[in-house]
Amino acid sequence: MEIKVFDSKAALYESVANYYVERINANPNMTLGLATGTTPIALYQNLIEAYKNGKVSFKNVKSFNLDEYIGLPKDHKETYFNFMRAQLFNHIDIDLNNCHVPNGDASMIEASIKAYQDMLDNAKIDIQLLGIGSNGHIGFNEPGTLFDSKTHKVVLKEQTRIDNSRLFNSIDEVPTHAITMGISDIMEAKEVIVIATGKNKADAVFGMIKGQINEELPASVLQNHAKVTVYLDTDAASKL
Ligand SMILES: N[C@@H]1[C@@H](O)[C@H](O)[C@@H](COP(=O)(O)O)O[C@@H]1O
Repeated sequence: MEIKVFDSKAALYESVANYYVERINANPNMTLGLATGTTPIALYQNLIEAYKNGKVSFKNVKSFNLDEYIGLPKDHKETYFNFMRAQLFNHIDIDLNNCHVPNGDASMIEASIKAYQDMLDNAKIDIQLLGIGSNGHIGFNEPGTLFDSKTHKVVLKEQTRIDNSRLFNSIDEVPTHAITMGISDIMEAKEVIVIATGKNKADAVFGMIKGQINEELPASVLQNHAKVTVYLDTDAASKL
């Protein structure tokens, strides 16, 4: 794992965005694994800016998102489908037909899981972006998820629902279930980029980098991946 610690979030996001621009320019047909949550928003803003300034095009880029809530109304702003459009896809020249987010329609979860896994099995993710949950989850792979897991349905941990409730009107509105790429799907990406900022991520970051590799801290599996770069601010790095 390569660890990069930044004094300011601005410097962190500029560095990671520059890296994406460089890599996409070198391989304009690349497949990105994308993430949601608050953490990637500033990266997406930097990428939109780079696109607007003519520094990068996403015309031939394909993308796969990690996960989706189950059962939110289709027009809810917190579905990851809508989040990705609002935060990135609507502002760049990516072809929406090439942008994949798992379908969280509660009436057809088994079919969605199979459809998503089939697509992943036929793709090769060049760079997988990850945030990290305060309990060490990646995607929605909560503590206890098997390292050999594929796309599956999960019951969200109470801590995850509490963490994510800030984006909803109340915790009751936060879905109890989600669909997520599995840990083995994430590990199949050629390269992984993790971003973590803030003190509330410091324990999870420590476990990911220095803890025992253990299914109780899903992100620790990344120690087994050949190419991982972790971008941290000083708060997230404070326990290392
Ligand atoms: N499913 C997402 C994860 O992919 C994300 O990494 C995590 C952290 O979110 P945030 O970046 O808002 O702290 O939240 C959610 O649970």
